[in-house]
Amino acid sequence: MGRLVIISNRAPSVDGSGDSGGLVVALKDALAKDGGLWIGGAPKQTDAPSPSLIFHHRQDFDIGLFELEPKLYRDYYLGYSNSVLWPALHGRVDLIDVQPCYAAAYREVAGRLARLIAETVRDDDLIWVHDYQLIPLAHELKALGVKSRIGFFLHIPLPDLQTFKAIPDWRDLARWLADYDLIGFQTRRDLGHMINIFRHTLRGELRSNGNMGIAGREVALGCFPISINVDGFRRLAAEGAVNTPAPSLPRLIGVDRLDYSKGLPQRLVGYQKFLESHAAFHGKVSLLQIAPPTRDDVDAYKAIRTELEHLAGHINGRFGTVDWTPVQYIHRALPRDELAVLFRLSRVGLVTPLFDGMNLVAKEYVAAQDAADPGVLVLSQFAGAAEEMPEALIVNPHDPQDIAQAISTALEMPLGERIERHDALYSHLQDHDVDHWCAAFLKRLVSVERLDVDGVARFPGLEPWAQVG
Ligand SMILES: O=P(O)(O)OC[C@H]1O[C@@H](O)[C@H](O)[C@@H](O)[C@@H]1O
Repeated sequence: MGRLVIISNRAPSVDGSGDSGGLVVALKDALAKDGGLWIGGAPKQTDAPSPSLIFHHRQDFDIGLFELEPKLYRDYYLGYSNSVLWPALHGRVDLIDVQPCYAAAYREVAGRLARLIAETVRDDDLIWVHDYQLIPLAHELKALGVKSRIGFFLHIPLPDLQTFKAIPDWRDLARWLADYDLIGFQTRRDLGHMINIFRHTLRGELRSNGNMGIAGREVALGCFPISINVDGFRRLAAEGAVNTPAPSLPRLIGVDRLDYSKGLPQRLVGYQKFLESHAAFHGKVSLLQIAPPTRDDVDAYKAIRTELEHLAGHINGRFGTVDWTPVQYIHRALPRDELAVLFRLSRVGLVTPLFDGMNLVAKEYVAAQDAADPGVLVLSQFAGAAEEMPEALIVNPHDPQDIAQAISTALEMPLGERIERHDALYSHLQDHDVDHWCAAFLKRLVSVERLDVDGVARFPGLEPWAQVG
C-alpha cells in the first residue's frame, strides 16, 4: 500500500513544535497511519539550494523540505502567489500586480518541485497538494511520468468566471487544475464557479456523477468544508477560562490576519455606526481586534494596516473617555490557548470578511463557547463558513448599518435564543470536525476511477484509505 504524500508551500516544523493549529492537526493522523510524507518549503531561502529534498524523520511522519533562492522565492511567493493569485481569487482584481518575472517564477518552482518529488514518489502513493501556491504541480508531475493519484484542495475561494479571467494566465491555470484527479473546494459556491470555468475554458462536460469530462479524461470535483478539532478547542477554552477573570465590560472580539480580504476597516466602520446610534452602550462595551501582521512586504498589506490603525485611533478619539477605550487593537499573534479563552469570554464574535474560503475563526469562536451561556457569532455572508452556519447572525460586510444592527441584536439577544443558536451550530461542528474533512477528501480521492489514457482503471488496492475516519 502506498503512502500519503502531502505537498504544501509551508512545511510543518521538523521537531513538531507549533503543531497545535491548522493543517498539521488536520492531517497528522492520516499521515501517521502508514508512514506518510509531507513535502514543503524550507523555512529559509539559500543561494545554493539543495539539489534534492532534505528529509527529516519525525515520530509521526517524514518531512521533505525543498529550498529556493531568495529572489525566486520572492517572485513565486510574494509575487505570483500573493500579488496575483491571492487578490484575484479573493475578487480584488484592482490589487493584482502583474510582473512577467512572477509568472515565470511560479512555473519554475512547480517544475523544480515536481522533479524533486518524482525522485521519491511511487505509483501507489496518494498525493495531496494544498492550495493556490502550487496549482501547476499535477501538470508537471504527469509530464515527468508520475502515475500516482493526485488530489488538490483549494483552501481559498475560487471566484466567478469573469473575475478569474482577470488573471493573465487564466487559461493555463484552468488547464493545470484539470490535470488533477480530484479537486476539492470549501463551498458549493466555489465548486459551481469551477464547473463554469471548466465549461467555458476547456469545454468541460458535467457528468451525472458530478465529475467533469475534459479532453477525454474525467476530473472529480467535490465540496469538502475544512474544520477544526472541535472537542480539543472547546477543552482548551473551558480549561483556560477557569482561572481567567471575565472582562469588566461585555466584549466583542475579532481575530484576523491583517489582510484586505478580512473586511477589517468595514468592521470598524460598522462598530462606529453602532456607537453613533446606541449611546446607551457608550462605556458599556468594547471591541478587541487582534490582527497579526502578514506578508508585510506587499504594498497592499501596508496600506490596510495604515487604514485600520487610523480608524481605530479615530473611533477611540471620538468616543473614548478617560475610563473607556472603545477599540483595543493588538497587532501581533497571540498563543492559541489564550485566543481560545478570549473567545469564550467574549459576548460577540465578529467574523466579517469580504470574501473568504472558509474562515476557521468562526468555527473556533463557536467551539470555545460555554454552552450554558454562549456568545453570538456575527458572520459575513461571503465567508465560506456561512454555508454551514446559518444560525449565526449573517451580515453583509460591505454595509456598516447591517453590521451595527447585528452588533446590537447580538448584545441584546436573550439567553434562550443564544443557547438555541449555539446548540445548532455546535452540533453541526461536532459531526463535521477536521477528521471528517480529511477522511472525506481521501475517501473520494481513493475512489476516483482513472480510466484515462489507456482506458484501464489504475491503482487498485488503495482501499485502506477509504477507512480513514
Ligand atoms: O502566506 P502564508 O502566511 O503561508 O499563508 C497562506 C495561507 O493563508 C491562510 O489564510 C489561508 O487560509 C491558506 O489557504 C493559505 O495557504
